[in-house]
Amino acid sequence: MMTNDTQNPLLAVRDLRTYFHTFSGTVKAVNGVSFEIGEGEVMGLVGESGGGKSVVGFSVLGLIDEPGKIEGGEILLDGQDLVTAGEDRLREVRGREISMVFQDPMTSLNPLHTVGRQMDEVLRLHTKLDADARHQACVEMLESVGISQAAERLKAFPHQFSGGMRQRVVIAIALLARPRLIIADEPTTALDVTIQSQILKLMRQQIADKGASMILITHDLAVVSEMADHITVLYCGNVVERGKTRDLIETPSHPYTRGLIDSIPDTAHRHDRLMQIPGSVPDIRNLPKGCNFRDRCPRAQALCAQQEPVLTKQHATLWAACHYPLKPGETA
Ligand SMILES: Nc1ncnc2c1ncn2[C@@H]1O[C@H](COP(=O)(O)OP(=O)(O)OP(=O)(O)O)[C@@H](O)[C@H]1O
Repeated sequence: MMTNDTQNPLLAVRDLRTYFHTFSGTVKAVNGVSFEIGEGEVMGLVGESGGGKSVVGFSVLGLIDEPGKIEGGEILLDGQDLVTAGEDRLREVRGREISMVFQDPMTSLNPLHTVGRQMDEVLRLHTKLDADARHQACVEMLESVGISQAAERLKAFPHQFSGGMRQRVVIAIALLARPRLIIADEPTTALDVTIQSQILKLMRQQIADKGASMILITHDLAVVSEMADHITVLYCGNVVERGKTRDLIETPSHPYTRGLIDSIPDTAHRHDRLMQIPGSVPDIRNLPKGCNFRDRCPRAQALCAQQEPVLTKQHATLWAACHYPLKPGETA
């Protein structure tokens, strides 16, 4: 189902289903997820732990391993399906067209090699630049992510950088091959608050400068509300709401989105209460019939236990899967 306004999106994910076949049952981690991202857009993928955010990211990167499998759907990059692409094509896509930034910078960095060597490697693989030009490009990239004395720092090993500086290095590496899409999975969660906002600003600015798009995966709605053009909210492997950031934050239509917003400290202050969504995420191996959120939902009625809601157009740019969505002005 096409539910965004984007014409010729850079990435279109359609009805993606990624399951893990475990001894204790099939985990339908992603179960019919669709979204689109246009050139230069930032899309926030949010929701509580276990919603399927990371599995969406890994699916797009072609990095789902046993016992996981993409069971259905399409991941179209410029119209070309990555689900059916071979490993060679996927390897080419990773690094050149899509790069990734993870929560722990050491996941992406090799502790045994200097930062310069790791940056040079990317350019050797993906460009035809000679050694001098590659060195120059590495210095410039490191400077552009706010690391001074870049030529010197290229000779240092990852452990010689602080956590925040290491994440800057990872961002520099992610940008080097001039990817069209960056998938950032909780990129600042491990960093302290001041550094978090510096890194987020840096990512936003770098993405704008280089004309790249980004999927920003986070449980933190406050972070995406500052960074993203669009937001997609996942719950139990399904999209429960999506739309433009401003519409979704100011007048959400799904009670789950409302709950997430009320859990942001600042917003809660405005509402004069700090609400946590009651209850916990159900076991996705054993989901109840009907709406997955109904046991935690203040608006649930009999229908919610009988029939699964489907994504439907709501007010403004919002689409939500809810039988009793909030209208603008309603707060609970
Ligand atoms: N290798 C695996 N084997 C079995 N189940 C898995 C595997 N990887 C992920 N899952 C399951 O898939 C579901 C979605 O996980 P995912 O990590 O995508 O959630 P998330 O929204 O990113 O949460 P978090 O913020 O905790 O990372 C979870 O129930 C998780 O247990």
